[in-house]
Amino acid sequence: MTEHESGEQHKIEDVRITPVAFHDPPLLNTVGVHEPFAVRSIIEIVTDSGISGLGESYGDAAHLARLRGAATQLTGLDVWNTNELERRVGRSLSGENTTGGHGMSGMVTGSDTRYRVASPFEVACLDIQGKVLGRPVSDLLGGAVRDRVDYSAYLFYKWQGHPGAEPDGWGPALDPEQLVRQATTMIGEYGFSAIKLKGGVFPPEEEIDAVLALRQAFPGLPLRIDPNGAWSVPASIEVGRRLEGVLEYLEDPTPGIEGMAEVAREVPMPLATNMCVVAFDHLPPPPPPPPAVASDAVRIVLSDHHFWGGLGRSRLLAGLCDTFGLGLSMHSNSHLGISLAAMTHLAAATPSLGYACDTHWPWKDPDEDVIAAGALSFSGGAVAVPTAPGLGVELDTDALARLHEQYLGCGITERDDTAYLRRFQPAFDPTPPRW
Ligand SMILES: O=C([O-])C(=O)C[C@H](O)[C@@H](O)C(=O)[O-]
Ligand SMILES: [Mg+2]
Repeated sequence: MTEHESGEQHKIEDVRITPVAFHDPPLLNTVGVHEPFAVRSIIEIVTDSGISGLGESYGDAAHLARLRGAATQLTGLDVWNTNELERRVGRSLSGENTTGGHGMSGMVTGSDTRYRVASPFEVACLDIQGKVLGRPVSDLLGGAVRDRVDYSAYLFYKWQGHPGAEPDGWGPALDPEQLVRQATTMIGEYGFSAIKLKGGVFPPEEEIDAVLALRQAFPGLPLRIDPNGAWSVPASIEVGRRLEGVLEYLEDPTPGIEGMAEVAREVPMPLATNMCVVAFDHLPPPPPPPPAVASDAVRIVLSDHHFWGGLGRSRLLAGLCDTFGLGLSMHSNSHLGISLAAMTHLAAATPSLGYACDTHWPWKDPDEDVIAAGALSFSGGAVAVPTAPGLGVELDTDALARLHEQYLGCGITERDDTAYLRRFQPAFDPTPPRW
């Protein structure tokens, strides 16, 4: 029993959007290096019945402006009406420039702006629905089919610290030996049982050596490498052949569905993507655009509720992938605890999820978050699915205020890994394919 009457509406009375910044190590990728702070937005929806729900999204200025514009349209909306939510968000965007602001520093193109903007509001509405019913969000998504969600050890090449600052606790990772050390530390602490290496940083030959070193150090753990489209088709084919029997999947070796399809025909392992299939119209067979399914370009889609339109639409994606025989994994960016809770509920309630999910969680300072400590923790590389009503996490308003102050002071309003790297390597050119 809940204290709420059945049939009662819960209308949105207030929407608060707070940009926050948290420390991020100098993680290298093919477009540059992470800046000293990652920016996110924290969304709180409060209903006329006094219930609040949480969402988390990108913190880039263009996205923040769209979130704020959409928020003005949501007053009075019943939190159960997420179809109307999407419609109002779409209306708030009409005629607007919709490029940029997706928090991926130039790495994802073509995701649907409306769904990216609607996503954190939908998550907050689901959080409220769960609180009203006294049920966890995973129940609203059809029920948890697992009580723990596996995440992968997400390894990055990295500098020992940000230039001019003290080395961070992780140390440098610029060669296979140092990467194995990073993996040992991360797996020792979190217990992960799958490994992903962010590649596209050094020539493929060196990254193959790193993957082989990881295979030797962790013989039983599934491995992946993701150069974010940094390799040409021939370079991708060469890597795929060299890593036969070593990778569980090869993620975005080369840009575009057509290039991926060419690679897929020549390499033994399945290809996965969070770059060339990032919107619903990238899935179906009829052209245009180039058909992901018909061309067999990818066999695994990394879903991400932040850009696929929330938890409901991510479940729709899971159903479509199942229908088309595509595997399903999960993508992440630098994120805080609200996102981890939403990812965990979604993963728990997605029967066809076949892989350990990505998470940037270990790279975050454990003392920096906007949720009250203790709701989420890793053991054996997995997060137990919260069973409290809603997302199962509470906002720590002092922590929110601290991270907001940090946002105001840090000077970063757009993620720009390329500009940051160019401060130290002025000739750096991320244009793909780099190899
Ligand atoms: O799988 C991916 O493509 C990512 O995780 C994208 C991220 O932006 C990652 O490259 C990063 O954080 O540098
Ligand atoms: Mg990826």
